[in-house]
Amino acid sequence: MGDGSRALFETKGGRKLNRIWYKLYAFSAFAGLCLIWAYRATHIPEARERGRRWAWIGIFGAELWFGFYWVLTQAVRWNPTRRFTFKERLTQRYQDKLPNVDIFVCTADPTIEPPTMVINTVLSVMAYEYPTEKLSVYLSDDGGSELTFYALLEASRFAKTWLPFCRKHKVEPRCPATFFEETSKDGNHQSVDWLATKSLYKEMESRIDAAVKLGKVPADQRKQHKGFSEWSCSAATPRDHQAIVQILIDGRDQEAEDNEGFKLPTLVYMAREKRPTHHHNFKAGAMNSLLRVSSEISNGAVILNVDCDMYSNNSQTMKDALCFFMDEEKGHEFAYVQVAQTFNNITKNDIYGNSLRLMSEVDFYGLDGVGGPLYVGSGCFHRRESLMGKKYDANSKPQLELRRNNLEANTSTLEEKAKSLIACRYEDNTEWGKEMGLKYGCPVEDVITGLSIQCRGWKSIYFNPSRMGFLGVAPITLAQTLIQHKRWSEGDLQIFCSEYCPLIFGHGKIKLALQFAYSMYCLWAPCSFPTLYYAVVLPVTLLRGISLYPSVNDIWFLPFAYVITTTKICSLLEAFGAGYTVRRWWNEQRMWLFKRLASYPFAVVDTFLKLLGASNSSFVITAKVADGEVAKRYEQELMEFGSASLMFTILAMTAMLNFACLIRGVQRLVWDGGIGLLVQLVACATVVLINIPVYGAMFLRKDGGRMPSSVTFASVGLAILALVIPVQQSGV
Ligand SMILES: O=c1ccn([C@@H]2O[C@H](COP(=O)(O)OP(=O)(O)O[C@H]3O[C@H](CO)[C@@H](O)[C@H](O)[C@H]3O)[C@@H](O)[C@H]2O)c(=O)[nH]1
Ligand SMILES: [Mn+2]
Repeated sequence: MGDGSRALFETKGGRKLNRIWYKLYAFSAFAGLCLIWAYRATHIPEARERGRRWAWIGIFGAELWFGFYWVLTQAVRWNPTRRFTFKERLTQRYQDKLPNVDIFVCTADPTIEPPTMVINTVLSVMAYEYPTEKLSVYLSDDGGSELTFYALLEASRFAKTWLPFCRKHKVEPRCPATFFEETSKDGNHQSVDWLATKSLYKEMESRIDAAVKLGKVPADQRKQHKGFSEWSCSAATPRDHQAIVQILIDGRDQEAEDNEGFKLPTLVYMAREKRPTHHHNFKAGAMNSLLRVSSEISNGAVILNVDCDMYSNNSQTMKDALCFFMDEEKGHEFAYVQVAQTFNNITKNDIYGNSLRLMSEVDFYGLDGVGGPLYVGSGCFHRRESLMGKKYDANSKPQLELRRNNLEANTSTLEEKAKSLIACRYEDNTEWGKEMGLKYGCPVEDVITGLSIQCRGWKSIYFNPSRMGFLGVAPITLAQTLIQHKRWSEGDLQIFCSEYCPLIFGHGKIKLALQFAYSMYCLWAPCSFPTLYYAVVLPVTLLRGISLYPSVNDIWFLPFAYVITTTKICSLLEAFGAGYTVRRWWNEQRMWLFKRLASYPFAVVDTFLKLLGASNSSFVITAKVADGEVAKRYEQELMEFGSASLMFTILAMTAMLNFACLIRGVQRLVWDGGIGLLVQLVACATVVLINIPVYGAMFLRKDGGRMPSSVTFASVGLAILALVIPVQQSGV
């Protein structure tokens, strides 16, 4: 790290002892894996045992796959790397030389992303502890909604009180809704100032909510800003309207001051032109429009991008991120700093596994050790030039650009110029979406963009501060979770099948371990098939008495037992290290099973359809609100089924099938002493235990979240069918 006292950040590896233990496990488990494969290859049943032979080959395939996949997962476990910043050094050295930072917030739908939530995020990032004249906040509204515009206008007024309040009282978090909710519980904060600011906030909130309820902005409000004229054309819809750019606060303006006379950050509303004839490329399209509009107005050298539901929870994060970019020795190597993503609506045992905590507490540290984390869409600071397609140049160590352009043009000229940059046709025959900006055509625009940046030679940084940098909203129903994971796993698989396949495209450009790590995510979806095999074929073999594993007293039993137990113990220890309870770990295991059974198969199918040109990938936006009953059940950690869907049918069917086969398996054990089937019996019993909430939803629950009866009937039918099919005694 060079001269330790000058560096703006430091890097630490994992604990030595832990790493030795880990390597011991990894080597021995790998040896075990090889033995398992050897056993499978040398014990293939003869051709006359036809059924068993095929079942054997299938399970061999599944074990080959998971063995290979396990090897990939090692890439993020060998070299965990943590980063720590020295913010005082940054402020001492660069006080006046800090760069402009542009902050992009994306929203797309005022009904599932309520305007009050959106402006809370906006206010939280306006209030960063950073020279406000250097901050510009841009809101992209793909919903093209005047309600969102109105909310932003209200926020621009409230900011005049909120920013000084935050400064004076060192408020954390600077998201007003959360701050007032948290501080209302304890009496300490409730000063006169607090009460006044809170009531100002509450009044604003109720005005916005009332407008949302009404579905339109009241006439008296509309009169107060010229921007509303953009919505005077009644034919406009979210999918069909002209470009809108409204600079609500122009930082160059002398009067852009808060109540205490300090400068306010620039604040811009943007809705790119939308026409039904033009594909808008979802969030990637919005981000690229933001890149152009902001380059015209403030042209910050660093860009922070957040989803509209992910507020800043730590007013220092901006400075943390700059410690990496501004470090004299290493700073020029980094394209982006991905801050850990965390969520503020996770329940105690995280029933849907949506905290992704193991990713942020294990995987991403490991990624940082092998070249840098993925870009995961929100809470990420980018160097503008690398996002614009620049290649890394080891020989130049440019200072981050400090200047803001466009000091001359007046506000309305700027707005008109900016509008021309977000017309539908603007990107035709350009490199936008290809070599410039975020990439198009992939449901995980973030991951593929990050990968291509890393392949241009840049490194990235993972930063996980003890006070979380950002807090977002995680899906709160099973269906939403499965759909979100379908989008992610489909996008990742598309990357793997595209010219950007990390194993091929990344070759020679990024480290082998990083290629493996990317592949680990890209291959989430294909894991569904071997899992389906375990969950469907294995119980059927149990039912039919077809033995597929060595018996307990066979020496070959040992590698199976060793690999399975040590791997599960390791996973438990990892989870404990990340602060999990056993129950939470168990819930996460369940969600892995559910995702692999009911979400990833659809991702695989859609990827193939897309490869064949038969379908276009879509972007199903996750709802950030839920009706009262659903929210209540989420709080109680009751799994939400509720509506009939193919996804739930698959889950119910595997649950019932395993249940039926387990009964037969136990019968067999008791009556025939079929010890040769013990491993299958244990596997089947585990699946049944994991599925307890599914049985509950089918047979016990009465609330609105129970399994629809059509799904229950279908799955019970299947189970009965499985039980009455004549049992063929073979190969025990
Ligand atoms: O046409 C669209 C669709 C979405 N969005 C915005 O994209 C963000 C993410 O959408 P969300 O439905 O919340 O998806 P998540 O699965 O929570 O998002 C994760 O995964 C996405 C890729 O699949 C990334 O784009 C996100 O940044 C990342 O947080 C939200 O702010 C949306 O408003 C748009 O701006 N335009
Ligand atoms: Mn989201």
